[in-house]
Amino acid sequence: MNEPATPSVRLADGDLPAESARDSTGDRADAATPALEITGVVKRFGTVTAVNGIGLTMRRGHLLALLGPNGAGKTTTVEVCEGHIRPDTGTVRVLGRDPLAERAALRSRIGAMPQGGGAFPGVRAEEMLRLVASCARHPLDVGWLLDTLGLRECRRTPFKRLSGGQQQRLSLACAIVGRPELVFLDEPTAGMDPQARLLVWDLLAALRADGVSILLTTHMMEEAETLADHIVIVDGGRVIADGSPRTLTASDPAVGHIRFRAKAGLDTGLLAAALPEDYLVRELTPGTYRVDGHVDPQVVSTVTAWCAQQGVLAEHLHVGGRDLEEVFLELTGRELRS
Ligand SMILES: Nc1ncnc2c1ncn2[C@@H]1O[C@H](COP(=O)(O)OP(=O)(O)OP(=O)(O)O)[C@@H](O)[C@H]1O
Repeated sequence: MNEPATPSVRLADGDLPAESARDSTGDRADAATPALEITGVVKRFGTVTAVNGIGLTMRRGHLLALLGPNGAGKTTTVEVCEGHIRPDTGTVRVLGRDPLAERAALRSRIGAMPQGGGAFPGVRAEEMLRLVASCARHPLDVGWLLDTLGLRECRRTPFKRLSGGQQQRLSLACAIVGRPELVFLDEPTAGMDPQARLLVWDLLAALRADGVSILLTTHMMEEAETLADHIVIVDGGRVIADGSPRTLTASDPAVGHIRFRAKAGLDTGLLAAALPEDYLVRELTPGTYRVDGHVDPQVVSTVTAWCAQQGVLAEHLHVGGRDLEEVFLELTGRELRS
């Protein structure tokens, strides 16, 4: 189903979250306390070890993207942080507090958007958002949120009749309406069309700019690369990489690449022969070519000159190092996970 056209996001003055840096006692939150600190967390379900010693620290005001293949333990980790699941071992501190023992103190300070959303099927969109807003001391303006997330036209629609993307946006609205300091978003843009996804990206960037800490899980590498200050990749319940997008994708020049478009079916063997040894030339999809190896001006010139000899123009030529998707596949392998 097509998503409705959505307005661009701008946090109006005073809409967000001068209150967000206050804890439930009215004190200013200690900015030096990490938003999230977990150490050695293990969680088993029967014979399945979903989380196997995960540790990570998330700074205040950062957006941390938790990545990993299906079944890697992301949702379990998020649910442990939200205080929904008691870990078998390990410590968890959310805004400096224990999410299980101090759940009440944290309730007004965190927001959560569970995977796949969730609501009473018959509740109308606006009704649900107003209900959640009524639990907050200083909620955001509900009308503003409905407009910002493109939900005004469907505000009277029962939850079960909303499209998947509308349900996701409503869940996001519910997660942030209470002006939380820290938000957990489990695959917030899964199933959204490109317009809705961009709108949510804008909103997340605006929240982050306002100092809200955000932990999101995603399978979209572009989403993580675009939004995150900090990326943690997990697999088999363990952290296998941790760093900024820049450090994770940093590579030495020997593993650079050139990508370009030209007519389909060029003889990649001939291009490889025109280059020094150790260059890999592939046609990734018809008309999209990639040369892997050390990239310098001479190699770029050889590639474009070779294309010219074939009577074709190398279009959309891109020179780069590894992107996050390549790093992810290198670390987690290419086999399908169950
Ligand atoms: N309540 C549960 N009972 C039994 N096994 C569970 C339970 N919750 C999670 N698991 C198992 O724990 C493992 C990790 O699941 P989890 O949902 O945390 O992974 P994920 O990284 O979020 O996966 P996806 O990307 O597919 O959402 C999986 O093998 C899953 O089947």
